[in-house]
Amino acid sequence: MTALTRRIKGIETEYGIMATLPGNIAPMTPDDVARYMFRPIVERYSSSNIFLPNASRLYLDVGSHPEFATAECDSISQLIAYEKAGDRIVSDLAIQAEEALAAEGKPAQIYLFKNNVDSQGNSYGCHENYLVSRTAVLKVLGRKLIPFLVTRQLIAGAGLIYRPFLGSASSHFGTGWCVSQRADHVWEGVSSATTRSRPMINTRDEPHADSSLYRRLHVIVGDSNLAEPTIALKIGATELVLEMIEAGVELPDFGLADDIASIRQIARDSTGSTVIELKNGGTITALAMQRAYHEAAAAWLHEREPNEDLNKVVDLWGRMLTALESQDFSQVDTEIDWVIKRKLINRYLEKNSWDLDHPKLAQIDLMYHDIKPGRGIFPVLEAKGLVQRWVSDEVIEVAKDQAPQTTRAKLRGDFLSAALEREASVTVDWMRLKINQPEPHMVELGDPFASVDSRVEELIEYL
Ligand SMILES: Nc1ncnc2c1ncn2[C@@H]1O[C@H](COP(=O)(O)OP(=O)(O)OP(=O)(O)O)[C@@H](O)[C@H]1O
Ligand SMILES: [Mg+2]
Repeated sequence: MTALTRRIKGIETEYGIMATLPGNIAPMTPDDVARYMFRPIVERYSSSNIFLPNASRLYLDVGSHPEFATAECDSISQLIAYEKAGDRIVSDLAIQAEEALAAEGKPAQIYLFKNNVDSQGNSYGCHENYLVSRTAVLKVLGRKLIPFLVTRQLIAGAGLIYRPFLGSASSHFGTGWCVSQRADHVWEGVSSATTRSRPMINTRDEPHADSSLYRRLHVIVGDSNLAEPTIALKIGATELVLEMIEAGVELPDFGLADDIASIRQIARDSTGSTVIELKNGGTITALAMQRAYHEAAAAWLHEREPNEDLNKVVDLWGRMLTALESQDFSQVDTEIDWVIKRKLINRYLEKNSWDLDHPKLAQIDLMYHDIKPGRGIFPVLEAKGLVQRWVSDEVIEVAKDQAPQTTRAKLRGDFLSAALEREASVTVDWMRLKINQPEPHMVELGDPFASVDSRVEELIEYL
């Protein structure tokens, strides 16, 4: 198999939602709040499951977690811009809903949390999608990727103060710092299930592309990230490992004896020194495993075509591993989510001599993920320049309205913008663009790499 060095990818983010109201006003359930948020969408599109002119999908799934799925991107910087545009789009909806509620005499504060667990221990996801060749067998590819994903939390986790809760399978660990939010919420390595027994990689065969050529690798074990460099590292390191697997680069046999036991233990050890038992009888520490992947990726970088994003990814990856080894995080404490958050929490711990299970710390942990500008801790840190950026505000603002120009998303964006302008009745999904009236016309886009298609031009003319 040849390595795909230009790869279609997308990120889906589910947000936690909550509203607070003055004591004399009846509280609102997350369901109520979500419906309020989506009112302008439903008014405009007659649906709460839509594609925006920037070619991304915005919808309200069961369980009242608003979700934004980025349009198809083909570079890391571009993908970050669309993920961040999604944060701003849903945040704008929440602010609009606050205004509408205030006008009705309900001065609510609406919170959108870009995290992966609520206070009851329910988990919602951040899914990564990577295009792979049809010749790849998802189960085989997945199994090769699992050891990397189990240890990836060390470099890309969002961090969490874990507290035992009723029914948690991890209660025996007790209260403690975790590098990842999602590690406790996966139950197997590779399978086609999504909720009942949530895997790290979902193998449901839904390529959203010509199924004779492509598959879509659906990674659902990752944390939602806030810091742009952490998103870059999560996606970039994964792509490099994928490329090496595709290219047949010789990687050590890291098949784990117990994926799930390992992912839970590694989450609780921010030194990376957790010893992992391998299927072949050997052992290795989580950090040593990441080092092996990083070294291989650094070498692979010289063989594949040059890529500025990936150069920066490999540099950050190396610095993060050195930080884990030395336990001096000063070289990465403005770039890696869990490090940024733990530094903040440690400052409170020291100042107030609290224990880790102090309720105020739980609140700080949560408020870190509040995405509202000027209120959420992360947005405030970022606005103060205390967190590094990967893309500019200008690029993110453009991404709110305009589709990625280098992939199939451009065709969808052009079509949807034209339809909105002409108030035409259309239906789209990842693969299809359809005019409903007067006569139905449909174009199927099997090639997610193609940003030019004369059939779409004709379809737009017909509008
Ligand atoms: N061919 C492709 N290869 C890789 N990623 C793709 C491809 N086509 C679309 N994507 C990306 O996959 C994601 C699909 O998001 P969506 O929320 O619709 O996921 P789903 O898994 O199809 O459905 P659901 O979340 O409803 O279960 C988007 O981010 C999109 O950009
Ligand atoms: Mg989705």
